[in-house]
Amino acid sequence: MSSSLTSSTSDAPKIRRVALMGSRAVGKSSMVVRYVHDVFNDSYFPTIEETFTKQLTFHGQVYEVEIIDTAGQDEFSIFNGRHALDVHGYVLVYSVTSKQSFDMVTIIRDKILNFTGTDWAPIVLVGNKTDLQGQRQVSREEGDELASKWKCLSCETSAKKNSNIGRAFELMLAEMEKSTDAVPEDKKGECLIL
Ligand SMILES: Nc1nc2c(ncn2[C@@H]2O[C@H](COP(=O)(O)OP(=O)(O)OP(=O)(O)O)[C@@H](O)[C@H]2O)c(=O)[nH]1
Repeated sequence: MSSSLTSSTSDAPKIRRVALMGSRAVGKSSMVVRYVHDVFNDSYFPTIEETFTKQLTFHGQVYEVEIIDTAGQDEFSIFNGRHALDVHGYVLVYSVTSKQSFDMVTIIRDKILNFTGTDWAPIVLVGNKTDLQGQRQVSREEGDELASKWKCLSCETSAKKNSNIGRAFELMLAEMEKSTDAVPEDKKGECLIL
């Protein structure tokens, strides 16, 4: 965790809600469990939906971040509108070992934008499972290229090795604050950005 996340402040916490979305078994639950409880489990238990909360300090502001760990999606999943109306941003996760899961994040983003009627949303693109280097199907460059096309931030992580997990959520806060900065002062804190 970076020092910017650990310094203290007396400000009241800002609530920020984040939805973690992506194909099945890319490691969404493992990322959030690593982030909130700092543990990793090799077993796979498919998620229905679960919400985690973590308090942290970022750029001198205390945040209470609610992370919605959604069920894995496929091209036939119906986009849950509640995730568009009720969240400030999205972490779209693929596995660097699965080209199919990389293709799926584009489908999910399209569904988000279709639902919200916007051409941009606060998204952080995350390629997980970097510890499985020998099984890579998606290069770092392909991830960077997609993120730059989407004008969003991105990183690669390993929930197993606890690599870059804190950074992924830190980038999410940065992305959300960038978009709330564009919202008039009296509207800040409301979920108007989507
Ligand atoms: N090697 C490795 N395995 C991982 C990593 N992250 C998750 N896994 C494994 O991948 C499998 C799926 O992980 P989950 O966290 O359940 O994946 P999920 O995306 O939440 O899956 P759904 O609930 O189906 O959407 C589990 O066996 C995890 O142990 C990682 O960074 N490296």
